[in-house]
Formats: sequence, C-alpha cells, structure tokens
Amino acid sequence: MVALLEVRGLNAWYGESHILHGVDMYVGEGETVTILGRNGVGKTTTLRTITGIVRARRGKISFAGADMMQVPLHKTAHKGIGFVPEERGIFSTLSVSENLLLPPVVAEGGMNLDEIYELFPNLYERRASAGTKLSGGEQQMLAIARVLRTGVKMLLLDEPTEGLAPVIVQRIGEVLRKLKERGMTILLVEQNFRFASRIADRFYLMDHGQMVTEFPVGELPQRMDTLHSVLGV
Ligand SMILES: Nc1ncnc2c1ncn2[C@@H]1O[C@H](COP(=O)(O)OP(=O)(O)OP(=O)(O)O)[C@@H](O)[C@H]1O
Repeated sequence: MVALLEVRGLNAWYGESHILHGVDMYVGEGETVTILGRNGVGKTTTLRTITGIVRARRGKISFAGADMMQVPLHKTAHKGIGFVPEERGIFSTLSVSENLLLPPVVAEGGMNLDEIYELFPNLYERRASAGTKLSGGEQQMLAIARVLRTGVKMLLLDEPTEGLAPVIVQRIGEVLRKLKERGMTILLVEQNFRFASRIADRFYLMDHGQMVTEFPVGELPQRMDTLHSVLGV
C-alpha cells in the first residue's frame, strides 16, 4: 500500500515538556487508521503536530510527497490534510450553512453542498440554525461536513464520538464508512474502542509519546489481552 502520510522519528514539545518521543507511523491511501491509548499519552499532540499547530517539533512528516515540516499551518489544508479538532470549532453566531461555506476550497474533488446535505440530512434540516442551537452530535457532524467541502485527501479526527449518545455515534460511524467508500483516508484518535473496531483497518497503540504496537483489524481477537491491560477496555 502506498503511504499517503508518513511520520518518522517525530518529537514534539509544549514549552519545556517533551511530549512526543519519536513517533513512527504511516497511513496508506484510502486507509482508516485509529490511534488508541490512555489519557495523556500524546494522541491529540500527534494530530496537532502533524497539522503544524504544534511547531516545536523535530523529525519527518511527509504527505503525498510533500515535506510537511516546511509547510506553515495555514497551508496544511492546501496540501490536503483536514483536521477536525476535539473542540470542533463551530462558529456559534453563524448558521449551519454559513459555517459550511466558511473554509476555503483548496482542491478539486471536495463535496458540494447538495452532496454534504445528502450525507448529513439533519444538517439540511438545521441549515438556518445558529451554531449555538445545535446539539453536540450536530456540531460534530458540522465539524466533519465543513472539512469535506474543501477537497482535502485526508481527515484527522480527534475523538469524534466523545460525549455523544450511542445513536449519534452509530450515525457518525456510517458517515465515516461512506467517506471511506469514496476513497477518503482517515486518521482517528478514539477512546471508544467499540466504535473504532467497526471502522478501522489498522490500529496503533500509543504510550509515553511513542507508538508501541501496530496491528490490522483482523488481529484484534489476539490483541484483546494487551488492550485490556493497557486501555482497560
Ligand atoms: N497546551 C499544552 N501545554 C502543555 N502541556 C500540554 C498541552 N496540551 C497537552 N499537554 C500535555 O501533553 C500530554 C499529552 O497530551 P495529549 O492531549 O496529546 O494526550 P492524549 O493522549 O490525546 O490524551 P487525552 O485523551 O487526555 O487528550 C499530557 O501530559 C498533557 O497534559
């Protein structure tokens, strides 16, 4: 499989705190990969460092052949990486449709509004509602939908199911499966192990700022003991 994203020896710091200690990982084109790990091991920091939000970093990040270490934050989307942060970043005073139209289209191949509303019928119903009026699930869907218009090749999602009701979690799973069918490459940080096991092709287990294990979804049954002891799942 051709690696779309390749990360080698990635180190990152928040001030004096050394958080990532040589992260090695890749995500193949069209693959869905999930990073698992306890609280505080560096999962979010990995996504924030790949996107360039964390600039105190060292190592190698290449994406579709581009050296992402040289790319400023505001150009990350132009290179094809879309980030959906845990806090979602919805503009509360803007309507759903205004939020959707805000991020610039950076490449061809993104979804148009009709396609987005077909994928998220509830956003169509709520298209005139302000961000503040949305439920947590609707906000999460809007945060994902917004990135799909831009034409990015890869989605980085930070705990998209956190705090959401099971029926909404299921809906987000269906959306991610449809995106995968369309060829989207997805890197997901997720605490909800059941959810992740239904959509991921491959897993990384992270501990102390490094990837300690990597395995395909088919090996899940043999890996359950390790996951139980490390994650308590
Ligand atoms: N802005 C920041 N400044 C300083 N330290 C931070 C900052 N953000 C996170 N950290 C610290 O970096 C470490 C890794 O945090 P990170 O958010 O990447 O962990 P995580 O694996 O995503 O866990 P969680 O699920 O709790 O977010 C933690 O010790 C955290 O306290």
